Amino acid sequence: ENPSIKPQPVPDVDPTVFEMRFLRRIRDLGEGHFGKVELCRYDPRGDRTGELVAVKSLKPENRDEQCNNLSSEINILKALYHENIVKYKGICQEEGGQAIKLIMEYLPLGSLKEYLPRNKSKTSLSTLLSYSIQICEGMEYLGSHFYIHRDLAARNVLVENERTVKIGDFGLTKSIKDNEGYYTVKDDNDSPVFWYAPECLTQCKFYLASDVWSFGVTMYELITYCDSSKSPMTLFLGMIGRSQGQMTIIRLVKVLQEGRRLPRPETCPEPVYDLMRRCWEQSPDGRISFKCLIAELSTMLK
Ligand SMILES: C=Cc1cc(F)c(CN2CC[C@](CC#N)(n3cc(C(N)=O)c(NC(=O)OC)n3)[C@H](F)C2)cc1O
Repeated sequence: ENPSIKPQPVPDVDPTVFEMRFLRRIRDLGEGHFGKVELCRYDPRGDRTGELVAVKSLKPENRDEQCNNLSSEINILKALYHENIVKYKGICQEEGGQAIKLIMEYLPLGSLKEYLPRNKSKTSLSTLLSYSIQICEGMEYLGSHFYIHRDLAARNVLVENERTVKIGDFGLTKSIKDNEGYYTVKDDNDSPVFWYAPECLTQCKFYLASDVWSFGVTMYELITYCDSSKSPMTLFLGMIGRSQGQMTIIRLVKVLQEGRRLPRPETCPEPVYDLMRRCWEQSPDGRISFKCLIAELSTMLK
């Protein structure tokens, strides 16, 4: 062939490395205790043809104490490949490697908390059961890699399209590979206590079965279309009285120990509520597994 046209070696650019100078912030998607998630456009050509991404970063004041947590979250998400888990896209090092950002795929329909109230009329019970199965599939995959999520709730489940949901945030996820099957909960500030199992509240121990409890509460949210007037927090505060601070946890532990649970939503069929109750057994050993939940929910869907 023509010797003058030599194939130029293409510099092998690592697609998981995002340059700060091309990352354009559009708006906030969410706020956490130690950081935020922003909608950004990665636009190297500078002509707004770049792709939209979701970017998690730490607040400057929390960087030192929290950077290990964000690095750990990055390493966990990077290694997860499942259709019901949000896709890792890469990282962005800012200010010469001092701070790091996690780049994920952007799902514009947002979380179930935003989506369900707005799409109640077109979301049937069987669709809700399908979402429940998908969350369990993602959670079973996570557990098979010895990770506990510790923050499973409707606000952390994203809608890809009206048929598909994904677990979207892993900010509290921890490995239980080395421990004896549980993680000792340390940071109890703004913990989602109304999604927490009794052992998390009383012994600060978080098991895989503790995620099953949180799934039950998440399923309760789904069946009520995330109606805030019936949210787990509203109903539990109704049970324990609007106490404050540490009294809240003590009173919550008491009503749970008495066997009280979130009530059956009126639109919820008995068999579905029975499944939720099996996620809320007092002892972690007594709870149903994600594997069994998938089987039982799939049977209901037929
Ligand atoms: C630093 C810690 C930290 C900071 C935070 F802001 C949050 C809370 N945040 C979690 C990510 C979030 C909900 C989920 N899942 N989300 C992701 C997407 C996406 N990938 O597209 C998206 N999309 C969307 O809203 O489209 C309209 N929302 C939403 F940002 C809340 C948790 C944290 O641990």
